[in-house]
Amino acid sequence: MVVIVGAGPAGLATSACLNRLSIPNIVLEREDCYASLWKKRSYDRLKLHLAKQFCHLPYMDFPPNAPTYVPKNGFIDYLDNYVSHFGITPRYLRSVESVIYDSDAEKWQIVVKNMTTTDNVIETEVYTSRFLVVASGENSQGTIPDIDGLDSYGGEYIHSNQYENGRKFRGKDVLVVGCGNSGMEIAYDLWNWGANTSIVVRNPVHVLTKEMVKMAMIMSQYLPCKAVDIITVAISRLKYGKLSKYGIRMPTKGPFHLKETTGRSPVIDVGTISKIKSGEIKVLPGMECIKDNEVVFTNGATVQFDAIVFATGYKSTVRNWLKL
Ligand SMILES: NC(=O)C1=CN([C@@H]2O[C@H](COP(=O)(O)OP(=O)(O)OC[C@H]3O[C@@H](n4cnc5c(N)ncnc54)[C@H](OP(=O)(O)O)[C@@H]3O)[C@@H](O)[C@H]2O)C=CC1
Ligand SMILES: O=C(O)C(=O)Cc1c[nH]c2ccccc12
Repeated sequence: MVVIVGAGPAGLATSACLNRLSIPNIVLEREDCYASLWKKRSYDRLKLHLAKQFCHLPYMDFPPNAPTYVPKNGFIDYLDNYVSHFGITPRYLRSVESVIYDSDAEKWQIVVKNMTTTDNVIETEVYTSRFLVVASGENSQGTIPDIDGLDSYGGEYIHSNQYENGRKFRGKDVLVVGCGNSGMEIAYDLWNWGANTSIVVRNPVHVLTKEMVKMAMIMSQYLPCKAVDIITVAISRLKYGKLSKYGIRMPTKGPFHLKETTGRSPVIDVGTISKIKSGEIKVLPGMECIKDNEVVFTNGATVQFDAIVFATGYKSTVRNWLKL
């Protein structure tokens, strides 16, 4: 028996591979559906940033008529087909509370809160298995930084995983905090919906296009990472020029080296950079604190915002329950 924690793409892929080999497995999922980040906590305009040939799960390609960069709903449809084709049956509303390894029995002991019960009685289940697969992801829980004054901020603030689109922000002054892929795309979306948009960029970041990444991934099959980085950075520089004059500094290490060593992805520009260059989206440095509804930045500027979107990333929850 294999217990897989998490029914995101990685957990589903693991279950599919085991099912093909007739190896019994149980997928435990905290939410009431698989791929919950995709289904419930991602913005409307989300598309895969990598070309479809780099994103399919084992043993099933995307359909030939799927676009190169599959949109969110196309990806969810693909997962729906995947789950039914491989007969994957996750157990939903199962929150893994603790996992210990019983070295005498040579088995994992998995304590789970079963939240499917309707009469408000939460049941505890214990699973034992020889093998455990942690597939609960890096993006399990959205994080909002502890900013002085945020408690008393009178505007609305959300994490990026609650952002769907900018409809209700039209005409509002909105600050996006964080310039990863979520923040950069949400800033662009807000601008498209007519919000007066600013974005906090506090550290250096690489900006590439999806075509540059596709080319780099093909080059990686033939060239070392260092060479791919030099070429990719040169092409990015040719396209975008010196972005530091707009408040976006470039890291000293290359984008694929950073991906490999830190897991951080470069930002894939979906149109945000041209809006930053034209001044339609404003770049601000780190936040110092919030005072009387105004955000104070590290350069001393104070600006009032109607709403703040914290695109400040996620943390894995595995250390809360996996007791090694
Ligand atoms: N289409 C796609 O394929 C997409 C993929 N993704 C991926 O999903 C994952 C999660 O992405 P995302 O949600 O963007 O999270 P990330 O962790 O990638 O980015 C978080 C950003 O927030 C910044 N940040 C954190 N705390 C603060 C703070 N206190 N003040 C200012 N800035 C702060 C970080 O900058 P700093 O370096 O300063 O800490 C970083 O730029 C990534 O792997 C991303 O690439 C996301 C969106 C779309
Ligand atoms: O999921 C992400 O982090 C992406 O934005 C896509 C991505 C995955 N691996 C990469 C390597 C280089 C550039 C983008 C990505």
